[in-house]
Amino acid sequence: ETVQVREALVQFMEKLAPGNNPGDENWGWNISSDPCIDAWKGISCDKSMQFVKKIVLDQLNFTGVLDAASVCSAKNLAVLSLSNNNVSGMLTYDISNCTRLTHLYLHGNNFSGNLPGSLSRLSNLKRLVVSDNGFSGGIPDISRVSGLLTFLAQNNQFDGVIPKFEFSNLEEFNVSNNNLSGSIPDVEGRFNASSFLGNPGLCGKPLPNTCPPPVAEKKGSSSKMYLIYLGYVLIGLILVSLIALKVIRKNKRKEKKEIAKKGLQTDAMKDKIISSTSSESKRGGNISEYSITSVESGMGSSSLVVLSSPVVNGLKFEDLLRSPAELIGRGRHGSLYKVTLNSGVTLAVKRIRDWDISRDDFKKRVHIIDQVKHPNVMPIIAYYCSSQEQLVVYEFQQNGSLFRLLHGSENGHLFDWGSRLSVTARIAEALAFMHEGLQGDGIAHGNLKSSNILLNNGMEPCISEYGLSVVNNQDSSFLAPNDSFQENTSSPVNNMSNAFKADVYGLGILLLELLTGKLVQNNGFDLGLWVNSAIREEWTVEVFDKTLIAEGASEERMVNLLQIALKCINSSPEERPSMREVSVIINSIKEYEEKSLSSEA
Ligand SMILES: Nc1ncnc2c1ncn2[C@@H]1O[C@H](COP(=O)(O)OP(=O)(O)OP(=O)(O)O)[C@@H](O)[C@H]1O
Repeated sequence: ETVQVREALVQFMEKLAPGNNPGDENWGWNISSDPCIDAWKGISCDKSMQFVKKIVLDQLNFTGVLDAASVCSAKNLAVLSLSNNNVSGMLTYDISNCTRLTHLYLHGNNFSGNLPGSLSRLSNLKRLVVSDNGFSGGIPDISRVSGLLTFLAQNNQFDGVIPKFEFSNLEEFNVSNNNLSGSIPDVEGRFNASSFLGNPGLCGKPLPNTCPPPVAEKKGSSSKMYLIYLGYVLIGLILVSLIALKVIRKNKRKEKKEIAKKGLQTDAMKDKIISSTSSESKRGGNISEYSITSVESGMGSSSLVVLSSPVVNGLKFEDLLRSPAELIGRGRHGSLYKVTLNSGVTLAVKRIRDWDISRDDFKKRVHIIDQVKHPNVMPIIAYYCSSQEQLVVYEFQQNGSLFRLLHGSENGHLFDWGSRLSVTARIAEALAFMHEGLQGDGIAHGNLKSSNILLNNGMEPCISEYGLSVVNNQDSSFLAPNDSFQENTSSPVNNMSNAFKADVYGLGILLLELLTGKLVQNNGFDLGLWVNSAIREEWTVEVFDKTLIAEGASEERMVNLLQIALKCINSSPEERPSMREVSVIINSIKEYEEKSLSSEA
């Protein structure tokens, strides 16, 4: 194996067995020897003794974490087995870099967090065993892995429904003793109850408890009964709406009085929600508005759905309303509030504006997005939706956004060329990953820009608000001046792929922003148009940010990045590269940069 692979494997071992000395004679894991020729413990190689094929380290009392990114540097790895140790932490998305993996055995450890959706990219996987751990969240949909023979996930804390599996191909399947719910899919007679027991919310064959009939079937059998019930429901709704309207008016009057008395002390968040509730009521009133109102009057509500997040376990809508909230900004698609909970946890609550999406579609969309996780994409930790109001909750990121880093008081001075390049490489990779995972559902980011790229505690870029807006024809920020979106919207397929190509356009503009240090739009100035015209006039070097020139950034690499940016903002969406293509090119520019730095050194 190459030096890089040896180094990565040693790092993997150091993280797996902190405090041990894996380089000692018995183990042999050190970079001055070869894992195949010098037979590192637990490693088996191919016949030519060139590539690591198996790593089997069972029952060795390891107490560290699994560094998937490092171990997957061994590109030919087919078997990874760490069963019956004390390994903790998460199985990260990088596991999908082990593209040749056929067997992954992680049972009998202390793993926690979600199983990454990226497992669905391991197309060669045959046996996946994650039983007897502390995994939680939904089981990802890995039905794309058509050759899967074993899926054992018993004795964890998985919740949600059982996703699609190709049961006809599976030899072993067990999800017993979790918190799964809903009806069991058709297992085609291949598995018995023992594969599903110990999930109080599961029902249907092969378990003995049948599932309750769907709500629709419960309604009266005769159409007459149905009409009578409908009448009652309508009267009930009208009454509820009238009461809600009265309560809201009263509250508003009281509130106005208080504001007049004390000045504007109420926090922005409550203010917003109260006013939205009353404006919604004016538009017609419905049950969910009533649920907001009932929160206001302290009756409680369960409308906030918390997805997987240890930070805000059990968070309620009331908690959000009661906590101090600060309006951070008002964008085109809504407002953002910083909410500080009693526990000290700070959240970013996005209140989406004017999105014509039904409740069911919104919920479905959020849950689909939640299935595809990437460390550089901010996970939605909770959401709330009524028919006209959508709130989405993220962790608040204290380090601000890429926009602030570039255009804030330091004016990009703290953001050197190397960091800009690696940030773009990460963003492009993350977007390519999301596009691949969500292609089938047609969910692109929809609003890619530097204020939606936040910096986490480790100053890693995190893409926020993925999938929270749908590109429309009027959305000029995503369309080049002569863009052909308008013509293409007649075809839904085109529309979908255009949404992904609109993200590519957004990334192109982001690259230009990083290269030039200029604002995208400013008093009639348009960055894309300006760069294009500067290049036509052959002023290429003049477009680059002066701070990059001053630090001596490689002109060649800046031009390479500029070229890919221009491809991304091609006025015709079909001519733009795919996000994966962009990611590959940026990565190669980055590698080139790193090589040239090390050779200079
Ligand atoms: N999770 C977060 N943590 C910290 N700051 C955030 C977070 N999410 C967004 N912000 C910042 O809050 C501000 C307002 O965000 P918001 O999303 O409302 O506006 P926007 O991105 O400018 O517009 P748009 O509505 O088009 O997305 C921006 O400066 C953004 O960088």
